Amino acid sequence: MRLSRGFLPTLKEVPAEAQIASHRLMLRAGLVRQTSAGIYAWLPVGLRVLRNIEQIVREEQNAIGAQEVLMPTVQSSELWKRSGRYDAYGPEMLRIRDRQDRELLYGPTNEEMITDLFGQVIKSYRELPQALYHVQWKFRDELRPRFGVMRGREFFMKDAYSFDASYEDAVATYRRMMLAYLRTFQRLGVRAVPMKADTGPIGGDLSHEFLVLAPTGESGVFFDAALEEQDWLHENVDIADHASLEVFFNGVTRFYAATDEMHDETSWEDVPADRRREGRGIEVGHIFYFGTKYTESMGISVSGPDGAQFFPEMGSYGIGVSRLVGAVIEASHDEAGIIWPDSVAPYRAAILSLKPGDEAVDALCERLYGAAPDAFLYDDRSERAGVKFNDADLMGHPWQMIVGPRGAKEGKVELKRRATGERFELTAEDALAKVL
Ligand SMILES: Nc1ncnc2c1ncn2[C@@H]1O[C@H](COS(=O)(=O)NC(=O)[C@@H](N)CS)[C@@H](O)[C@H]1O
Repeated sequence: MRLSRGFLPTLKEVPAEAQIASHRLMLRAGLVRQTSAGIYAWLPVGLRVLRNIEQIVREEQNAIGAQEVLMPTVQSSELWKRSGRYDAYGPEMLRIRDRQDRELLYGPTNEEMITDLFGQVIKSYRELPQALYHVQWKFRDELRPRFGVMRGREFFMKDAYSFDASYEDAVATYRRMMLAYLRTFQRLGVRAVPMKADTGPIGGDLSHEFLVLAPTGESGVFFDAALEEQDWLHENVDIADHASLEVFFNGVTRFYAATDEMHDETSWEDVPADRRREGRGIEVGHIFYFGTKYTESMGISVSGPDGAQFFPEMGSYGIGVSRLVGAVIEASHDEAGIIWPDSVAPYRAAILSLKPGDEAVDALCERLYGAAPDAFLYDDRSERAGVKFNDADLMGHPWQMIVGPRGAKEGKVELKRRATGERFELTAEDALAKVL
């Protein structure tokens, strides 16, 4: 994108209510704009990051055999009355009346809807297991939305739902999802620590949440440093084999990790002192096993091998896709601005022309930009160099390709790595080879 024509309103100052780094930086870097309390418009550059995160989440769900669907945001209250959650869910539920005065709602989650859809399609244990997910906007009428997109009222979530023939199969699915989550967050360039969690309104008795370590996290966390050092992408697990999944799961859960609600001092004593980590975390994912809570309450059964009906065992698995945009920034920024991990960055590089109008500079910039226009943010504005450097550091592209009059005469580009500040003097070809 050419910055001179971009819809990219960077800001010098931000409103007072933006206290934490990610909220301030998302506004200053022109990624989002608030349209009402807890509800945001995603501007072009912010939307590119949201889509990059969504795609990595999607790939890791597909890799474990989950099938993507897309359920609507507006739901009938009838489904929630069948499960008994319509009243139990409380004031967070946005309730709507249509022109026929029918009771609808803007979905905060989709257990009821997916279970109803499953029941319409699957009739026999032979068709199990099923794992279905979608990435869809949710609404929860938070009393105090804050921290920007981190705790919004309308937010983007990947929510997956699984249906198994037995408890053992459901536990294997749960463990498969845990591996998919650990791989997802590692690919996003953040360290997310899995912790035993409380189950809350979703229900069930087996639950873990995944917390990205950041000083502004809402949860206090206590964990064994060993959990930060694993390479989940190269963890050798046969996801079709229950025994292999059990070894993986025990390999994760043998390390102590708990949020402050679940923290247990005596177990904490067992962690070697030099491996004890305390801090704050941002919950970016939460997985639940809750058995037949919804299949039973909604009367959704399938026929078993003996012909008798039984209620499938379920779990649900959420990732906060829009929250992750903020969480990644919280985990990866400095005083100059955002430092995007390569995997989620909106662009590979910013091309900074230090002298628009200079023939050699323009020619070299157009050559770089022309090589991969969708990969670059080309700062072709007639602004001073200092403004361009500051804006590039603020926006956090992994690379800056700096083109000045002297270098351009020799066909040279100065390359700067945002995360380390490392600089390289290269030809256009070598710079492109390094960046793309
Ligand atoms: N108000 C919110 N704003 C942004 N993200 C949120 C908000 N509430 C929850 N999330 C994200 O959504 C994830 C899943 O939400 S949840 O309530 O824990 N789980 C569910 O809703 C289950 N139905 C998962 S399928 C959370 O881990 C969090 O990352």
